Amino acid sequence: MIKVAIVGYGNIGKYAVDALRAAPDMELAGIVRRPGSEPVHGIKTASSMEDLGHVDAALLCTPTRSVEETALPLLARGINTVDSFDIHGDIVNLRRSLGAQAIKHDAVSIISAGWDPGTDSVIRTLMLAMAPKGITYTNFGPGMSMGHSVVARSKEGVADALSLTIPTGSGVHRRMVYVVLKEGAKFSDVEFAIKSDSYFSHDDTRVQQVPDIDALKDMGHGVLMERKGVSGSTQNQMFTFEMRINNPALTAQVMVACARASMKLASGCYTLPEIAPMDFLPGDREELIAQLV
Ligand SMILES: NC(=O)C1=CN([C@@H]2O[C@H](COP(=O)(O)OP(=O)(O)OC[C@H]3O[C@@H](n4cnc5c(N)ncnc54)[C@H](OP(=O)(O)O)[C@@H]3O)[C@@H](O)[C@H]2O)C=CC1
Ligand SMILES: N[C@@H](CCCC(=O)C(=O)O)C(=O)O
Repeated sequence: MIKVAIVGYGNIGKYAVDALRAAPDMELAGIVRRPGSEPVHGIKTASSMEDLGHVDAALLCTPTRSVEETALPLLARGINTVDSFDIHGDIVNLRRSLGAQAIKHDAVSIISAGWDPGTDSVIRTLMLAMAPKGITYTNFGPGMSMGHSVVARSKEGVADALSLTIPTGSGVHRRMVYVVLKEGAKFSDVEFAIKSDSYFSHDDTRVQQVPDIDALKDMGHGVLMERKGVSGSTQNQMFTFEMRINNPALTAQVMVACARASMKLASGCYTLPEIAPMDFLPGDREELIAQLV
């Protein structure tokens, strides 16, 4: 059994417990939470990984902006890490940093392991191989972006926040951000802080003050990916991939599959399109080939 720890018990962390319990080849070693957090009922909870005993792999279910600082010390202890880092423009730098650390300590790091980046990245890669010339559009939503909601919640004066992604066509999105303010906070300051953050500054972002987030919250999301391109010299090849999903449940499931893959890879840091898809699955390789190929 692969011993897996969860770091961070937020939305993704909670669904990771469920996905790990359903995995036939994995055991939940425990949960690492920030000091002062409540223990999770029925699960070993610690404020440091050292207190969980032997751990093969850790799922970093923490905010994207804390992934690097969380992963580096774990890799230094030879623990494989899996994260769902979603700042697309910074993935190459993160891969370099965690890759060097992983190789130094004979460990494996799988980064950006969610659905986007993550499984969508694999589909974009395949679509490109199938039609090397052309354009792929990735249209998200409508749905709740966990990454954007985390960033909105991190702003001073915000008690709670929800960021919805609204597709407006051809891979362009509007961000509808609903915020509950802390007492004394000024809406215009919060609005400015959100709109000027790099998660939001490139999109049409509208911030709205509301009394309660729970009344609006639906963690459903989805994607429609379309490519129209050229195979060889043949035009008009059209591919579509669509899914409607529960965002944290899918993200956690992909991270669990990556923890499994991490046990089969040579030391280093990988993004999803660099990994053979069968490494994500439990079971005998030849049986999988007979069933799936
Ligand atoms: N690639 C992809 O497809 C996807 C990626 N994501 C990424 O997953 C990340 C986590 O999302 P989600 O689970 O909704 O986030 P949450 O805020 O619900 O959970 C994050 C948890 O991390 C811990 N934590 C550690 N440091 C901090 C900190 N400075 N501030 C707040 N929490 C902290 C907390 O757990 P505790 O209290 O136990 O310490 C917290 O509950 C997002 O930042 C997003 O970028 C999400 C969906 C899809
Ligand atoms: N990284 C996203 C998942 C992909 C959808 C997305 O990027 C968005 O809604 O902006 C998230 O954090 O929920």
